[in-house]
Amino acid sequence: MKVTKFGGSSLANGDQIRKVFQIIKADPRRKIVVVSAFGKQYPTDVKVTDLLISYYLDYKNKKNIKKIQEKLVTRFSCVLQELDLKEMTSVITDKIKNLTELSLENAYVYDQFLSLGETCSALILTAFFNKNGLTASFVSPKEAGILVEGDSAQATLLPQANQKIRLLSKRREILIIPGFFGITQKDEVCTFSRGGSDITGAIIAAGLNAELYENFTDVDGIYAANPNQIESPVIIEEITYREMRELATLGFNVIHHEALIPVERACVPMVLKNTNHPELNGTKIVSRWTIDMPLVGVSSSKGYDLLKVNKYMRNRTASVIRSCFEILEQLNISVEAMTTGIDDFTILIKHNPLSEQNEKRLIETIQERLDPDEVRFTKHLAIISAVGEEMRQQTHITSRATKALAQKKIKIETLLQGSSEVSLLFVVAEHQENKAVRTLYAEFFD
Ligand SMILES: Nc1ncnc2c1ncn2[C@@H]1O[C@H](COP(=O)(O)OP(=O)(O)O)[C@@H](O)[C@H]1O
Ligand SMILES: N[C@@H](CC(=O)OP(=O)(O)O)C(=O)O
Repeated sequence: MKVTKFGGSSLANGDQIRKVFQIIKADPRRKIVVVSAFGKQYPTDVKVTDLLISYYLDYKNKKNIKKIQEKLVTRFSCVLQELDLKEMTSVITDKIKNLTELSLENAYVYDQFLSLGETCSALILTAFFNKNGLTASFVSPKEAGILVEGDSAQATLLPQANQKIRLLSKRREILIIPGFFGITQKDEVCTFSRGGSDITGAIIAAGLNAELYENFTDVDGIYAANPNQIESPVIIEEITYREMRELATLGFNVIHHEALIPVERACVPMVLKNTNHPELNGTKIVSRWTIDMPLVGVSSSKGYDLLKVNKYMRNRTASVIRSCFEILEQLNISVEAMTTGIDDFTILIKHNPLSEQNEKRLIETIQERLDPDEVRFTKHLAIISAVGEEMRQQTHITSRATKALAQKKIKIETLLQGSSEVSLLFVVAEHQENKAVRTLYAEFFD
């Protein structure tokens, strides 16, 4: 049995939903369908999830909600008309309007607003399938057993969820499940982080030990670089879960990085395919690949700061690094990566625009408690990540990459190797991010 997830781009309008129907109809092993909220129909369009966020904010701030309600109702009515399902308009309209009956005191009210996008997609798809001859049932995340914990919009799966998820295999008809959220033990709707329908698909595929987790989107596969940075990059035929996790964490937002963990643990192979060209192979995500390539992809992410602390004979004073971590913890700053030298250490931090105040306190406290020779804080940095399992064997990759960057006059602030040994991270100035990606792509793929 296959678990098949469709992203918002595959559900943006009636035509796209018809393609989804054909894809499911074409393969009887596609028994479980996980859906996102309707996505963008054209680049300047607004995703349903983003409309729901605006709706929540207007409701919370006691603004006039009529306009945003109208936008949402129109968005759904148009699709329902295209699909010849006008009889569902009142059901969906009521669901949209009833959101304003929720108490703002509830810690998960934001999640209730957001989750409606996925719930409506699944209800509409179920009605469309049944009307067109494919027997399907709507299965809510509660009924499916997606039991989660966590604060609002930060759901994580509880291990006991798998017992109930497994029972879904007994059902004979096609099951259509809204992605992006689960249910807490206190029966509250709690969403995953943005893009989290990928996580739902992975959880269900792993829980059912599916033969394949298919993730349908709007590109022919995973490219070796973000297509928004490189024009027509090559498509990766096969990639390991570990490589994909490294790339997804830093810039390849085509798959949510948290979606890779459940399928990797359960050894469920995954494939990313295009809803608009389902006949193409797409990209397979597997435990081991068979194709020899020095690198599989180059990704990047901006918005990092680097803290450099220099203290003579640091390596003889065990407490220096510990004290620095304590200060970071007190200021609620989490560490992305670090390097150490005899007299110094460097810590990479995700920049938080809301805590500029913390930066000042961080430097002052380090000066007070660590008595360093020098403390430097460099802002506006980007991480460029070059990823490939072959990196473990091929030492020349580092020298090729640094040489290529130097030739283009790109200054490497710091160079880190992920402890997974499948990634090399180059920290560069933010304004050199795209140039650095283009340079490494040209070196290894052109
Ligand atoms: N390396 C990559 N390969 C393919 N697509 C990528 C990559 N990096 C970023 N993307 C972007 O991811 C998009 C698909 O993800 P997303 O918009 O979340 O789709 P969906 O709505 O189907 O979930 C692509 O249209 C592309 O712009
Ligand atoms: N609709 C949610 C969840 C999701 O996964 O969407 P998509 O599959 O379109 O990235 C979001 O926009 O975050």
